[in-house]
Amino acid sequence: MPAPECTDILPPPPAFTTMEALRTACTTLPAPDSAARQVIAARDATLTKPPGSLGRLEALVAWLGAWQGRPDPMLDRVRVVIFAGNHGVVAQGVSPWPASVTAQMIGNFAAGGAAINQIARSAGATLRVVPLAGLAPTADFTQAPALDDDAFLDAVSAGHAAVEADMDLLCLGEMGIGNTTAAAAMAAGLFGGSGHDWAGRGTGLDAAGVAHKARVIDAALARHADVRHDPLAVARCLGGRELAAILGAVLAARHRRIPVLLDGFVCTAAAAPLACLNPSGLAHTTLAHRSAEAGHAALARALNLSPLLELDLRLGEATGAALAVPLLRAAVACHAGMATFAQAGVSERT
Ligand SMILES: O=C(O)c1ccc[n+]([C@@H]2O[C@H](COP(=O)([O-])O)[C@@H](O)[C@H]2O)c1
Ligand SMILES: Cc1cc2nc[nH]c2cc1C
Repeated sequence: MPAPECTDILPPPPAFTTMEALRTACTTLPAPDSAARQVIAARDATLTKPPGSLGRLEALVAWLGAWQGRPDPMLDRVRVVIFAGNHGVVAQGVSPWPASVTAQMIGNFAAGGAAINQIARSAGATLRVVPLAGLAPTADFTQAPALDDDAFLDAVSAGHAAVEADMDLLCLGEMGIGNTTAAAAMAAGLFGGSGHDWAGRGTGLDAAGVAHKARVIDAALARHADVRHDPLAVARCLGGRELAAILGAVLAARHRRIPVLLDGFVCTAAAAPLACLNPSGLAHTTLAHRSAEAGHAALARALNLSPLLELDLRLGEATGAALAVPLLRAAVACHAGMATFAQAGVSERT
Protein backbone atom coordinates (compact mmCIF):
# COMPACT_ATOMS: atom_id res chain seq x y z
CA MET A 1 0.00 0.00 0.00
CA PRO A 2 1.47 3.44 -0.92
CA ALA A 3 2.30 5.74 1.96
CA PRO A 4 -0.37 8.43 2.49
CA GLU A 5 0.52 11.78 1.04
CA CYS A 6 1.98 13.98 3.73
CA THR A 7 1.09 17.67 3.78
CA ASP A 8 3.33 19.89 5.84
CA ILE A 9 1.03 22.31 7.64
CA LEU A 10 3.60 23.64 10.09
CA PRO A 11 5.85 26.55 9.17
CA PRO A 12 9.52 25.56 8.86
CA PRO A 13 11.62 26.10 11.97
CA PRO A 14 13.38 29.46 11.99
CA ALA A 15 16.63 29.36 10.03
CA PHE A 16 18.36 31.54 12.60
CA THR A 17 17.75 31.42 16.34
CA THR A 18 20.79 33.47 17.41
CA MET A 19 22.44 36.61 16.05
CA GLU A 20 25.75 34.75 16.03
CA ALA A 21 24.34 31.99 13.77
CA LEU A 22 23.08 34.67 11.38
CA ARG A 23 26.43 36.50 11.48
CA THR A 24 28.25 33.27 10.62
CA ALA A 25 25.90 32.60 7.69
CA CYS A 26 26.60 36.14 6.42
CA THR A 27 30.36 35.81 6.61
CA THR A 28 30.82 32.28 5.15
CA LEU A 29 29.43 32.54 1.63
CA PRO A 30 29.82 30.31 -1.45
CA ALA A 31 31.69 31.56 -4.52
CA PRO A 32 30.36 31.54 -8.11
CA ASP A 33 31.13 28.72 -10.56
CA SER A 34 34.17 30.02 -12.42
CA ALA A 35 34.19 27.02 -14.83
CA ALA A 36 30.68 27.93 -16.06
CA ARG A 37 31.83 31.53 -16.42
CA GLN A 38 34.80 30.44 -18.56
CA VAL A 39 32.64 28.30 -20.88
CA ILE A 40 30.29 31.27 -21.36
CA ALA A 41 33.20 33.62 -22.13
CA ALA A 42 34.64 31.13 -24.63
CA ARG A 43 31.32 30.80 -26.51
CA ASP A 44 30.75 34.56 -26.38
CA ALA A 45 34.08 35.07 -28.19
CA THR A 46 32.81 32.92 -31.12
CA LEU A 47 29.48 34.74 -31.67
CA THR A 48 28.88 36.93 -34.73
CA LYS A 49 29.54 40.34 -33.18
CA PRO A 50 32.60 42.40 -32.35
CA PRO A 51 33.86 41.25 -28.92
CA GLY A 52 32.21 43.25 -26.13
CA SER A 53 29.66 44.87 -28.45
CA LEU A 54 26.67 43.58 -26.46
CA GLY A 55 28.12 45.44 -23.51
CA ARG A 56 26.46 44.71 -20.20
CA LEU A 57 24.27 41.96 -21.73
CA GLU A 58 27.42 39.84 -22.05
CA ALA A 59 28.30 40.40 -18.38
CA LEU A 60 24.73 39.55 -17.34
CA VAL A 61 24.85 36.15 -19.06
CA ALA A 62 28.19 35.38 -17.38
CA TRP A 63 26.77 36.50 -14.02
CA LEU A 64 23.65 34.33 -14.40
CA GLY A 65 25.64 31.27 -15.50
CA ALA A 66 28.28 31.64 -12.78
CA TRP A 67 25.66 31.75 -10.02
CA GLN A 68 23.35 29.11 -11.53
CA GLY A 69 26.41 26.90 -12.08
CA ARG A 70 25.37 26.41 -15.73
CA PRO A 71 27.18 27.26 -18.99
CA ASP A 72 23.67 27.65 -20.49
CA PRO A 73 21.82 29.97 -18.08
CA MET A 74 18.06 29.41 -17.79
CA LEU A 75 15.20 31.77 -17.01
CA ASP A 76 12.34 29.25 -16.90
CA ARG A 77 11.48 29.77 -13.23
CA VAL A 78 11.59 33.47 -12.43
CA ARG A 79 10.03 34.38 -9.09
CA VAL A 80 9.05 37.78 -7.69
CA VAL A 81 8.75 37.89 -3.88
CA ILE A 82 7.35 40.95 -2.08
CA PHE A 83 7.79 41.18 1.68
CA ALA A 84 5.36 43.43 3.56
CA GLY A 85 5.53 45.02 6.99
CA ASN A 86 4.42 48.00 9.05
CA HIS A 87 6.47 50.63 10.86
CA GLY A 88 5.95 52.29 14.25
CA VAL A 89 7.83 55.37 13.05
CA VAL A 90 4.78 56.24 10.91
CA ALA A 91 3.41 57.77 14.16
CA GLN A 92 6.00 60.56 13.64
CA GLY A 93 4.27 61.73 10.44
CA VAL A 94 6.97 60.55 8.01
CA SER A 95 4.61 59.31 5.26
CA PRO A 96 1.68 61.04 3.56
CA TRP A 97 -0.22 57.73 3.60
CA PRO A 98 -1.84 55.83 6.51
CA ALA A 99 -0.31 52.53 7.66
CA SER A 100 -3.58 50.79 6.71
CA VAL A 101 -2.51 51.07 3.03
CA THR A 102 0.04 48.26 3.58
CA ALA A 103 -2.74 45.70 4.23
CA GLN A 104 -4.97 47.21 1.55
CA MET A 105 -2.21 46.88 -1.05
CA ILE A 106 -1.72 43.22 -0.05
CA GLY A 107 -5.40 42.78 -0.94
CA ASN A 108 -4.71 44.53 -4.24
CA PHE A 109 -1.73 42.22 -4.97
CA ALA A 110 -3.96 39.20 -4.23
CA ALA A 111 -6.68 40.53 -6.55
CA GLY A 112 -4.16 41.16 -9.35
CA GLY A 113 -4.71 44.92 -9.44
CA ALA A 114 -1.26 46.34 -8.59
CA ALA A 115 1.47 47.49 -10.97
CA ILE A 116 3.63 44.50 -10.03
CA ASN A 117 0.90 42.04 -11.07
CA GLN A 118 0.97 43.43 -14.60
CA ILE A 119 4.77 43.74 -14.83
CA ALA A 120 5.46 40.28 -13.37
CA ARG A 121 2.98 38.69 -15.79
CA SER A 122 4.44 40.50 -18.78
CA ALA A 123 7.95 39.41 -17.66
CA GLY A 124 6.92 35.74 -17.36
CA ALA A 125 7.47 35.69 -13.59
CA THR A 126 5.35 34.26 -10.78
CA LEU A 127 4.52 36.49 -7.81
CA ARG A 128 4.42 35.70 -4.12
CA VAL A 129 3.58 38.15 -1.32
CA VAL A 130 4.78 37.48 2.24
CA PRO A 131 3.23 39.62 5.02
CA LEU A 132 5.43 39.63 8.13
CA ALA A 133 4.08 39.07 11.68
CA GLY A 134 0.48 39.73 10.64
CA LEU A 135 1.61 43.27 9.66
CA ALA A 136 2.15 44.17 13.34
CA PRO A 137 4.10 47.46 13.38
CA THR A 138 7.67 47.61 14.63
CA ALA A 139 8.46 49.87 17.58
CA ASP A 140 8.89 53.57 16.73
CA PHE A 141 12.69 53.60 16.36
CA THR A 142 12.98 57.17 17.61
CA GLN A 143 11.94 55.69 20.98
CA ALA A 144 13.30 52.11 21.03
CA PRO A 145 14.94 49.52 18.74
CA ALA A 146 12.53 48.74 15.87
CA LEU A 147 12.81 45.03 16.68
CA ASP A 148 14.21 42.93 19.51
CA ASP A 149 16.60 40.07 18.67
CA ASP A 150 13.88 37.40 18.42
CA ALA A 151 11.54 39.45 16.23
CA PHE A 152 14.45 40.41 13.95
CA LEU A 153 15.62 36.79 13.62
CA ASP A 154 12.03 35.64 12.95
CA ALA A 155 11.73 38.14 10.09
CA VAL A 156 15.14 37.20 8.64
CA SER A 157 14.15 33.51 8.90
CA ALA A 158 10.80 34.17 7.16
CA GLY A 159 12.68 35.77 4.27
CA HIS A 160 15.13 32.88 4.20
CA ALA A 161 12.27 30.34 4.10
CA ALA A 162 10.57 32.13 1.19
CA VAL A 163 13.43 31.18 -1.17
CA GLU A 164 12.61 27.83 -2.73
CA ALA A 165 15.57 25.85 -4.07
CA ASP A 166 14.29 25.54 -7.63
CA MET A 167 14.34 29.16 -8.81
CA ASP A 168 16.43 30.37 -11.76
CA LEU A 169 16.16 34.02 -10.73
CA LEU A 170 14.71 35.80 -7.70
CA CYS A 171 13.31 39.35 -7.96
CA LEU A 172 12.95 40.98 -4.55
CA GLY A 173 10.70 43.81 -3.48
CA GLU A 174 8.71 45.20 -0.56
CA MET A 175 5.58 47.00 0.56
CA GLY A 176 5.37 48.97 3.81
CA ILE A 177 4.12 52.46 4.53
CA GLY A 178 6.95 54.34 6.27
CA ASN A 179 9.74 52.08 5.03
CA THR A 180 11.66 54.75 3.08
CA THR A 181 12.33 56.32 6.51
CA ALA A 182 13.65 52.99 7.80
CA ALA A 183 15.75 52.52 4.65
CA ALA A 184 17.23 56.03 4.95
CA ALA A 185 17.98 55.48 8.65
CA MET A 186 19.71 52.19 7.82
CA ALA A 187 21.74 53.81 5.03
CA ALA A 188 22.92 56.52 7.45
CA GLY A 189 23.63 53.93 10.16
CA LEU A 190 25.71 51.81 7.78
CA PHE A 191 27.47 54.43 5.66
CA GLY A 192 27.39 57.63 7.74
CA GLY A 193 25.80 60.98 7.07
CA SER A 194 22.65 62.50 8.51
CA GLY A 195 18.91 62.37 7.83
CA HIS A 196 19.34 65.25 5.37
CA ASP A 197 21.73 63.13 3.27
CA TRP A 198 19.40 60.14 2.93
CA ALA A 199 15.77 61.30 3.33
CA GLY A 200 13.68 61.52 0.16
CA ARG A 201 10.08 62.14 -0.85
CA GLY A 202 9.02 58.50 -0.46
CA THR A 203 5.39 58.23 -1.52
CA GLY A 204 5.06 61.97 -2.11
CA LEU A 205 6.21 64.21 0.77
CA ASP A 206 6.71 67.91 -0.02
CA ALA A 207 9.92 69.75 0.90
CA ALA A 208 8.72 70.49 4.45
CA GLY A 209 7.77 66.84 4.86
CA VAL A 210 11.22 65.68 3.73
CA ALA A 211 12.87 68.13 6.21
CA HIS A 212 10.71 66.72 9.02
CA LYS A 213 11.55 63.15 7.94
CA ALA A 214 15.27 64.04 8.06
CA ARG A 215 14.88 65.31 11.66
CA VAL A 216 13.07 62.10 12.64
CA ILE A 217 15.93 60.06 11.15
CA ASP A 218 18.47 62.20 13.05
CA ALA A 219 16.59 61.49 16.30
CA ALA A 220 16.71 57.76 15.55
CA LEU A 221 20.43 57.91 14.72
CA ALA A 222 21.14 59.73 17.99
CA ARG A 223 19.16 57.16 19.98
CA HIS A 224 20.94 54.20 18.36
CA ALA A 225 24.42 55.73 17.96
CA ASP A 226 25.93 52.78 19.84
CA VAL A 227 25.02 50.19 17.14
CA ARG A 228 26.64 51.88 14.12
CA HIS A 229 29.65 49.53 14.17
CA ASP A 230 27.42 46.45 13.79
CA PRO A 231 25.48 46.03 10.48
CA LEU A 232 23.04 43.48 11.90
CA ALA A 233 22.30 45.69 14.91
CA VAL A 234 21.70 48.61 12.53
CA ALA A 235 19.18 46.47 10.62
CA ARG A 236 17.47 45.40 13.85
CA CYS A 237 17.29 48.85 15.46
CA LEU A 238 16.67 51.08 12.43
CA GLY A 239 15.10 48.72 9.86
CA GLY A 240 11.85 46.80 9.81
CA ARG A 241 10.44 43.34 9.30
CA GLU A 242 10.19 43.40 5.50
CA LEU A 243 13.73 44.77 5.28
CA ALA A 244 15.00 42.00 7.58
CA ALA A 245 13.14 39.43 5.46
CA ILE A 246 14.83 40.78 2.31
CA LEU A 247 18.19 40.33 4.04
CA GLY A 248 17.23 36.72 4.86
CA ALA A 249 16.11 36.07 1.28
CA VAL A 250 19.30 37.54 -0.23
CA LEU A 251 21.31 35.35 2.14
CA ALA A 252 19.30 32.20 1.33
CA ALA A 253 19.66 32.87 -2.39
CA ARG A 254 23.44 33.17 -1.98
CA HIS A 255 23.71 29.87 -0.14
CA ARG A 256 21.54 28.26 -2.88
CA ARG A 257 23.48 30.03 -5.65
CA ILE A 258 20.35 31.73 -7.01
CA PRO A 259 20.96 35.05 -8.78
CA VAL A 260 18.92 37.97 -7.41
CA LEU A 261 17.58 41.20 -8.90
CA LEU A 262 17.32 43.95 -6.30
CA ASP A 263 14.59 46.58 -6.61
CA GLY A 264 14.79 50.19 -5.40
CA PHE A 265 16.04 52.21 -2.43
CA VAL A 266 14.31 50.16 0.27
CA CYS A 267 15.38 46.80 -1.16
CA THR A 268 18.98 47.97 -1.59
CA ALA A 269 19.17 49.31 1.98
CA ALA A 270 17.75 46.02 3.27
CA ALA A 271 20.44 43.98 1.48
CA ALA A 272 23.29 46.36 2.41
CA PRO A 273 24.25 44.76 5.77
CA LEU A 274 25.38 41.65 3.89
CA ALA A 275 27.87 43.74 1.89
CA CYS A 276 29.06 45.40 5.10
CA LEU A 277 29.68 41.99 6.69
CA ASN A 278 31.30 40.42 3.62
CA PRO A 279 32.88 42.43 0.76
CA SER A 280 31.53 39.93 -1.81
CA GLY A 281 28.18 39.59 -0.03
CA LEU A 282 26.10 41.03 -2.88
CA ALA A 283 28.05 39.48 -5.77
CA HIS A 284 25.06 37.24 -6.63
CA THR A 285 22.81 40.31 -6.92
CA THR A 286 22.29 42.86 -9.67
CA LEU A 287 20.68 46.21 -8.97
CA ALA A 288 17.78 46.30 -11.43
CA HIS A 289 17.08 50.02 -11.38
CA ARG A 290 17.98 53.36 -9.86
CA SER A 291 14.93 54.63 -8.03
CA ALA A 292 13.97 58.31 -8.06
CA GLU A 293 14.16 58.22 -4.25
CA ALA A 294 16.82 60.79 -3.34
CA GLY A 295 19.30 58.53 -1.56
CA HIS A 296 19.32 55.62 -3.98
CA ALA A 297 22.11 56.78 -6.30
CA ALA A 298 24.44 57.42 -3.33
CA LEU A 299 23.52 54.10 -1.73
CA ALA A 300 24.22 52.24 -4.99
CA ARG A 301 27.61 54.00 -5.21
CA ALA A 302 28.45 53.10 -1.61
CA LEU A 303 27.75 49.46 -2.46
CA ASN A 304 29.50 49.59 -5.84
CA LEU A 305 26.26 48.53 -7.55
CA SER A 306 25.50 49.81 -11.03
CA PRO A 307 21.77 49.88 -11.87
CA LEU A 308 20.54 48.35 -15.14
CA LEU A 309 17.64 50.79 -15.65
CA GLU A 310 16.94 54.44 -14.86
CA LEU A 311 13.23 55.01 -15.43
CA ASP A 312 12.48 57.37 -12.52
CA LEU A 313 10.33 54.74 -10.82
CA ARG A 314 9.67 55.26 -7.12
CA LEU A 315 7.01 52.64 -6.43
CA GLY A 316 8.78 49.72 -4.75
CA GLU A 317 6.83 46.40 -4.76
CA ALA A 318 9.62 44.86 -6.97
CA THR A 319 8.45 46.76 -10.07
CA GLY A 320 11.97 47.82 -11.07
CA ALA A 321 13.33 44.31 -10.49
CA ALA A 322 10.62 42.69 -12.63
CA LEU A 323 11.13 45.28 -15.38
CA ALA A 324 14.74 44.11 -15.78
CA VAL A 325 13.73 40.48 -16.44
CA PRO A 326 13.08 40.98 -20.20
CA LEU A 327 16.58 42.45 -20.49
CA LEU A 328 18.03 39.29 -18.97
CA ARG A 329 15.88 37.14 -21.27
CA ALA A 330 17.22 39.02 -24.28
CA ALA A 331 20.80 38.58 -23.05
CA VAL A 332 20.32 34.82 -22.61
CA ALA A 333 18.57 34.51 -25.99
CA CYS A 334 21.52 36.20 -27.74
CA HIS A 335 24.03 33.96 -26.02
CA ALA A 336 22.08 30.76 -26.74
CA GLY A 337 20.75 31.57 -30.19
CA MET A 338 23.35 33.60 -32.07
CA ALA A 339 25.35 31.92 -34.81
CA THR A 340 29.10 31.57 -34.46
CA PHE A 341 31.44 33.08 -37.08
CA ALA A 342 32.07 29.55 -38.40
CA GLN A 343 28.35 28.65 -38.62
CA ALA A 344 27.38 31.87 -40.38
CA GLY A 345 30.42 32.05 -42.64
CA VAL A 346 31.24 35.53 -41.38
CA SER A 347 34.92 36.46 -41.53
CA GLU A 348 36.65 37.00 -38.21
CA ARG A 349 38.60 40.12 -37.36
CA THR A 350 41.92 40.38 -39.21
O1 LIG B 1 12.24 51.46 -2.92
C1 LIG B 1 12.03 52.56 -3.44
O2 LIG B 1 12.81 53.07 -4.25
C2 LIG B 1 10.75 53.30 -3.06
C3 LIG B 1 10.69 54.67 -3.24
C4 LIG B 1 9.51 55.31 -2.89
C5 LIG B 1 8.43 54.59 -2.36
N1 LIG B 1 8.55 53.26 -2.18
C6 LIG B 1 7.37 52.50 -1.66
O3 LIG B 1 6.56 53.38 -0.91
C7 LIG B 1 6.31 52.90 0.39
C8 LIG B 1 7.11 53.67 1.39
O4 LIG B 1 6.99 55.06 1.21
P1 LIG B 1 6.81 56.00 2.47
O5 LIG B 1 6.68 57.37 1.90
O6 LIG B 1 5.54 55.56 3.15
O7 LIG B 1 8.02 55.78 3.30
C9 LIG B 1 6.71 51.46 0.38
O8 LIG B 1 5.55 50.65 0.19
C10 LIG B 1 7.68 51.33 -0.77
O9 LIG B 1 7.46 50.12 -1.49
C11 LIG B 1 9.68 52.61 -2.53
C1 LIG C 1 -0.92 53.22 -3.19
C2 LIG C 1 0.47 52.73 -2.83
C3 LIG C 1 1.02 51.64 -3.52
C4 LIG C 1 2.32 51.21 -3.18
N1 LIG C 1 3.10 50.22 -3.63
C5 LIG C 1 4.24 50.22 -2.97
N2 LIG C 1 4.19 51.20 -2.09
C6 LIG C 1 3.02 51.84 -2.19
C7 LIG C 1 2.49 52.93 -1.49
C8 LIG C 1 1.21 53.38 -1.82
C9 LIG C 1 0.63 54.54 -1.09
